[in-house]
Amino acid sequence: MASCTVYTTHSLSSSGTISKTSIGFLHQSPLRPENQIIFCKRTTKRPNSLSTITCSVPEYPKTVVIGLAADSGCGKSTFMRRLTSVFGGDAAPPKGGNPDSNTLISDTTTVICLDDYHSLDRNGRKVKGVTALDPRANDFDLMYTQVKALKEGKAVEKPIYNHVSGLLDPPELIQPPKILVIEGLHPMYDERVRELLDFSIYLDISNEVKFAWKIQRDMAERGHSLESIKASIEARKPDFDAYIDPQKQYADAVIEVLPTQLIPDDNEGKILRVKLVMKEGVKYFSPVYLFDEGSTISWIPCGRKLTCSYPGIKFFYGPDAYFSNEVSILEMDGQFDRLDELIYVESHLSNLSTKFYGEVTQQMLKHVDFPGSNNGTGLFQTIVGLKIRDLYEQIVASRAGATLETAKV
Ligand SMILES: Nc1ncnc2c1ncn2[C@@H]1O[C@H](COP(=O)(O)OP(=O)(O)OP(=O)(O)O)[C@@H](O)[C@H]1O
Ligand SMILES: O=C(CO)[C@H](O)[C@H](O)COP(=O)(O)O
Repeated sequence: MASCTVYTTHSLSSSGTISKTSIGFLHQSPLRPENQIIFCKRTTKRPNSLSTITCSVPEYPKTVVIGLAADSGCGKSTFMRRLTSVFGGDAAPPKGGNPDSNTLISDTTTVICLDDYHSLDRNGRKVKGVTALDPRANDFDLMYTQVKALKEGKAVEKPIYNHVSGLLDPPELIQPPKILVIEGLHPMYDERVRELLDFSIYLDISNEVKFAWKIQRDMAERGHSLESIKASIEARKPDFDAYIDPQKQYADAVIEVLPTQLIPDDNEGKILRVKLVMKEGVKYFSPVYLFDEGSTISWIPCGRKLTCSYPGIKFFYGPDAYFSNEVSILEMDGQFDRLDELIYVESHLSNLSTKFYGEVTQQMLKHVDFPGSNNGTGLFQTIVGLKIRDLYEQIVASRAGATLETAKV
């Protein structure tokens, strides 16, 4: 237990216990604010007076853990950039560390890439004839031990899988953050790791769209041939179907990206239909809704307040079942012509967990250059980012509240 001094103008109950609102006035201690859990001995009984209280603070750091699953090249990094931006501040690799580190650290979040738990390096996989998606190429015992340790507030020496050399590099030190995001191929594969997640997301990119994105990136940016991209997707498909795709059944939110239905037989793959599947009954998470919660709505917002060129924009909202779970679906087909007009759509969405009117639009405008900024991928990634912030804040508040209760007892 550490000690801290509390300076507070507060109201007191008749029994002299400190009220929940007083937490906001806690003096900074070496611990993070949410861990300033107080056991106060005595205090003044005069309301709204300045008082000094000496309290003991149990050292109870706890990290909120988020899992993000998707195949390679399906937008995990883009999503992470949107999420980090919601919390403010930029994410960067550990300072002075391995330049090929896959880790991204910001003030609030640390994102670790689960590729770092490959137990077989590139050559090892080749020799054994397994892909990186195969559980035999990954060390789930170590993944579990280290994510658990971080969740409990302990630093770990995490291995690094070097995507440049294809080798396993010496480990890097990871300190427990406020929010740990584990992103990669298998965050929900191992039951023990899954149990550690406070919230989980699956990016479900349909084959057609995945192919279009891969071509765009791997041909344009990495100089791969069309044939080699096709071959690599085909080679991964059986393991993807066996080990990666089934994880979506466990996800609290799924962002599904499909070809548009607004253009009959579209084969260009530029216009997307994006579905946000939100599980009902998840602690600290309540789904976003359009117009009226629980109803079924089809909405074309194009007109005086939203400029749309061909083929327009269509929204859908309604209840559904997903792997026998009750879910709410929010769907957007089409793309925005003018992102500043997104405010019109935002004003018809409820339960967004924004901190001010127009925050979704502001976030989207901040990152116009990110892929998917003019369609449902960017919109729903931003919404899920805001939901994660809200979930984190609720967990922190509930911990503080629970400890206050303990203090009263
Ligand atoms: N919403 C989107 N709309 C259009 N293209 C996208 C979108 N998201 C991602 N892409 C394309 O896919 C590529 C990969 O995106 P990103 O780097 O975010 O994925 P990733 O899952 O982190 O990939 P990897 O695991 O291979 O590093 C981008 O360069 C871009 O070409
Ligand atoms: O599916 C992947 C996740 O990003 C990679 O293909 C896997 O990590 C192997 O990496 P590399 O191809 O660099 O050896």
